[in-house]
Amino acid sequence: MDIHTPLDHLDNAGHPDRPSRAEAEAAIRTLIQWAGDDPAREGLLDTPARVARSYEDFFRGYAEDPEAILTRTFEEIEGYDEMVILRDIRLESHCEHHMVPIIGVAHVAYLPNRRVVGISKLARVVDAYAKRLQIQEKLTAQIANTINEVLQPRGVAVVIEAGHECMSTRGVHKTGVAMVTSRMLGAFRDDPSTRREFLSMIQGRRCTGFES
Ligand SMILES: Nc1nc2c(ncn2[C@@H]2O[C@H](COP(=O)(O)OP(=O)(O)OP(=O)(O)O)[C@@H](O)[C@H]2O)c(=O)[nH]1
Ligand SMILES: [Zn+2]
Repeated sequence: MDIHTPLDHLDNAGHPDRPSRAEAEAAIRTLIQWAGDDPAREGLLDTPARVARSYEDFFRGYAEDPEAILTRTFEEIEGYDEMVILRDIRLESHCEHHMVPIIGVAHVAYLPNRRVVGISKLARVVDAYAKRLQIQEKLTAQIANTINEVLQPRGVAVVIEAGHECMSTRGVHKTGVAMVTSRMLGAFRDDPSTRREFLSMIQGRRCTGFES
């Protein structure tokens, strides 16, 4: 059965080095065998195909253009020029060191400069970068930099609070640890009262995005 998924259109075309789906599934069979199980046993027969489909979900950000997401903007309504904050955006990513989940929340704010953007687009930009292999610092900076470059607002702030499963389910095995990263640009960086206002709006909130 031919199942079409978001990355199918990229299969080799445009990314000539991208392995085929059959090669990806063969690699997963190798990993199952390496882990100590038998990829030919009934319960595992469909697993390589399922894992490949899961990867297309986990890593769909490679097929997205974060800048294009922000190109549709609206004229500022009635001169609204105050801070816009999108708080507690659920964040699902994978760490580039161990390829296991990073789960948390992102808070994104900007100070409009004549034009505003549909709020879902900010969450889409978070996903476009999160659905890749990441480290949290780079993810935080990429989101802020893209909003800054495309919207050219008076300021951008991005804070991410997340748990890294590479720290909880393997390695050092510490649970309940949140990594907090931030990137402040424009007025959020230069004006202490703007930064304070933003931080007070996101402060004291329970970080609900992760359990690890
Ligand atoms: N700065 C940063 N480090 C991360 C992030 N995600 C995972 N790490 C860390 O990346 C490091 C990789 O360290 P290595 O020593 O190369 O790998 P490792 O032997 O698996 O390390 P342990 O996790 O300590 O077992 C670990 O300390 C992870 O905790 C991230 O988003 N940012
Ligand atoms: Zn990791």
